[in-house]
Amino acid sequence: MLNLTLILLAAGSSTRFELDVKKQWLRVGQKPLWQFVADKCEDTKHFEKIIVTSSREDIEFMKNYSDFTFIEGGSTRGESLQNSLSEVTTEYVLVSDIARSCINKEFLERIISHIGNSDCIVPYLPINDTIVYEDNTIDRDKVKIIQTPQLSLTSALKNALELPQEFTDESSAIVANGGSREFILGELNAHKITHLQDLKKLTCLSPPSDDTLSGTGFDVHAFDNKGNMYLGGVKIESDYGFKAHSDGDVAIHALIDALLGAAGMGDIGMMFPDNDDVYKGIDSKELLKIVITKIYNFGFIIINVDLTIAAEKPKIGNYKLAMRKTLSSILNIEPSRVNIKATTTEKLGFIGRGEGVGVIANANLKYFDWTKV
Ligand SMILES: Nc1ccn([C@@H]2O[C@H](COP(=O)(O)OP(=O)(O)OP(=O)(O)O)[C@@H](O)[C@H]2O)c(=O)n1
Ligand SMILES: C[C@](O)(CO)[C@H](O)COP(=O)(O)O
Repeated sequence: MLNLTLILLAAGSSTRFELDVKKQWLRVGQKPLWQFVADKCEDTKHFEKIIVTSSREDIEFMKNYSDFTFIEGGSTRGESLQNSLSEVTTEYVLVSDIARSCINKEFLERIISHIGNSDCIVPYLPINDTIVYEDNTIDRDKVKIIQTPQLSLTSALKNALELPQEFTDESSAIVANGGSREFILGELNAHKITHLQDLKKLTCLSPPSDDTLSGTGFDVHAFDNKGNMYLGGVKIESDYGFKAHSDGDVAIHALIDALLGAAGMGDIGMMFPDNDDVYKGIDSKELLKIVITKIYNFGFIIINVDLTIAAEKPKIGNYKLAMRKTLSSILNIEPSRVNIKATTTEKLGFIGRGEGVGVIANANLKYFDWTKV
């Protein structure tokens, strides 16, 4: 093992990718893209430590997948790098964009073989097309396309990042700070996924697994003798509501747990703690919207959901269609894929005594199939 740390930058927001899914969460087989890259790098056994830089929204979910060191990124690539560098104690550091997803062992080893030659080892591709800069054709032999991974002397990179400017790669910062850089030939494999079409240029990525992921959710709320009643996102005609920290929409709460269960994302209490004042009296549809954004961002699609509302009262029949429509528009699926069932408990138990309502929900998800876009 070398005196070397790997930083994989994965805290970006994928704005230019223009899909609901963030590119780092596309699945390669079962694995999210970021884990696919990190595992490949770990297999080389060259790194004392592997740091994955992730955004505040993603970091807890990433920790469910593996025990790499996860560091919260910042609002720019440079800030994300700086946050991670503070955890680096090795003499050298290799930094790569997670979006350069097809880097392989041979490429890493070729870069590493130059260790110590310069403050920064930088892969590049030459340009084979005519280059025009503001109406002037310029000498393309003087232009380079810069790639990652870049191998830096840690102290040189840390010092360079103290400069007040923002740099788009490590080598530019080091050179601006008076350091040295060695260019080595890059690889087409190291092409960066920026736009959707970039996926077509990469041949190392196998399609996502076709598995269906299923989750269940269960919730109960007791009646309150005051307040409004909401169920399945719909206001129910009633002169009482539910006891709850939020608006008490027990059907949405069960649905959220089913969705989080299918996605492997924990449960509603972890995401929206019931001692947090932010969620006091909140419309549960707003909580569902937050969950749905995460579900799509993290690379899932929703196949269908099915809810069973166990209630002696109120009677649900007249509200089923409105619930289907309301929930399907938040879930962004067809109303036919949102099923609402109601049952009594034959006067048995707390539901039968009319003390409250219980809901069981089921949700089925699949991975977003990026090969079909
Ligand atoms: N605040 C940021 C911004 C970017 N990156 C990472 O830097 C790499 C290069 O960035 P880019 O390809 O631009 O990714 P995004 O920032 O996600 O894309 P976009 O600019 O389209 O939003 C990516 O691996 C990205 O995850 C990061 O760690 N922290
Ligand atoms: C670091 C980099 O990949 C080198 O080409 C590039 O500068 C990243 O730019 P982005 O705009 O953050 O994708």
